[in-house]
Amino acid sequence: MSFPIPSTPLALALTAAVAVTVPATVFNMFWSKNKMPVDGRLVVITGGSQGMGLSVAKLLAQKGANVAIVARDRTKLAHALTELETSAARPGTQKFMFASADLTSSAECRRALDEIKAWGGVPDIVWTCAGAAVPGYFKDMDPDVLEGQVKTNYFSVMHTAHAAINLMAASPLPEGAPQRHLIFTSTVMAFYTIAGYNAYSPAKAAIRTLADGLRQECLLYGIDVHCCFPGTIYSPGFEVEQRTKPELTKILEGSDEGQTPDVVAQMCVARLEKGQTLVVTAFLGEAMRAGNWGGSPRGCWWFDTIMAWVIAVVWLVMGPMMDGDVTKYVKKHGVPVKGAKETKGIGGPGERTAMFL
Ligand SMILES: NC(=O)C1=CN([C@@H]2O[C@H](COP(=O)(O)OP(=O)(O)OC[C@H]3O[C@@H](n4cnc5c(N)ncnc54)[C@H](OP(=O)(O)O)[C@@H]3O)[C@@H](O)[C@H]2O)C=CC1
Ligand SMILES: CCCCCCCCCCCCCCCC(=O)[C@@H](N)CO
Repeated sequence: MSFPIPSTPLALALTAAVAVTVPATVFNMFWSKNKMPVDGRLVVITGGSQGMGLSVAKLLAQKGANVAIVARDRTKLAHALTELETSAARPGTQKFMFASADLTSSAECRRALDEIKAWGGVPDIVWTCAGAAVPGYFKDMDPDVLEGQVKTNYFSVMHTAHAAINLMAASPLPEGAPQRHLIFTSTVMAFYTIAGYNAYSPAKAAIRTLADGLRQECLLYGIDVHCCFPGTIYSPGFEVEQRTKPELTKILEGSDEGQTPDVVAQMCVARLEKGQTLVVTAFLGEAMRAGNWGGSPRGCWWFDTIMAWVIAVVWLVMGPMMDGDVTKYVKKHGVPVKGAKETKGIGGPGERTAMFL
């Protein structure tokens, strides 16, 4: 039996590249070190009283973390706390608390984090999940709602990050201690957004830019910065947004299958443990991220690069198709009128998945 021996410089270079990257990728898939251990560490989760935030809090409690959750409504927080206690890996030895605060205010953010510090010390991980979408046509939205969306979705993250970084940087970890982490939650619509989310998506896209910039600055303070990009999450917040969501928006998001809060939490945590920076939770997110890498750190560089090339071509078809949905809608139903009742039941997440796959 004889093996073909590569003889030209290009064939040699390609063979060497494959010989190095394939085993490295396989090794990284199965045996890489956990880059975000949480056992015995203090984790703060904003928006931890329900939906994705609560699922993340429960999952990290199962992995041995001490967890503090922050949101406004004390009744929901108190209920969530009992769920955390029953999720603990070692009940009785892990600590859980909640702080009630409106995180759109910088003073409230600082107060909540100071309360947490007094209770359990400087947090090792701060993960922002607080946020909410008010869908609707931009043209018809009240300017107060437009501003409110920026406050809820961007200011809350900006102020939490500012307070958290100041706490962490003021008490550096000893040499060799596991890294600290700052984790934001954006949405796939930071990569490509659709009609009906124009009050929400720009604020969520700003979070991605904040994560990119802070990732670099936080190299100074020993904090790893990450940003998660879930698609539709079947959460209590999603049920609320469905009530006012334009039917056109439901059609446009029909390619998204959606995930439960628990699945979103599992996907994010698994990928954060691998050390990923821009974290997606499903294939749709993978595809949408591929068109938007810019200068952000890649996960698997060769896969992400090939995906970026493929998706650049896919968009040539997909972009006009999405716009075509809008023109088809207006031909059939006319321009949506503010306050008028729309035709129901013609779209929604998952509706178009069969075609998309
Ligand atoms: N649901 C979806 O389809 C998607 C959601 N996302 C994002 O993921 C994250 C989680 O979403 P989801 O699971 O739907 O969450 P929910 O809407 O179900 O819950 C939101 C949480 O944030 C808290 N919160 C909201 N506003 C504030 C505030 N001003 N100060 C403090 N806490 C606040 C809420 O508590 P309280 O009201 O008591 O303050 C609650 O705990 C959000 O950032 C969301 O934008 C991303 C992609 C898709
Ligand atoms: C090359 C790839 C083609 C992709 C086609 C594009 C399809 C657009 C899907 C948009 C999905 C929106 C989910 C947003 C969830 C969210 O953030 C809100 N529910 C807020 O709570």
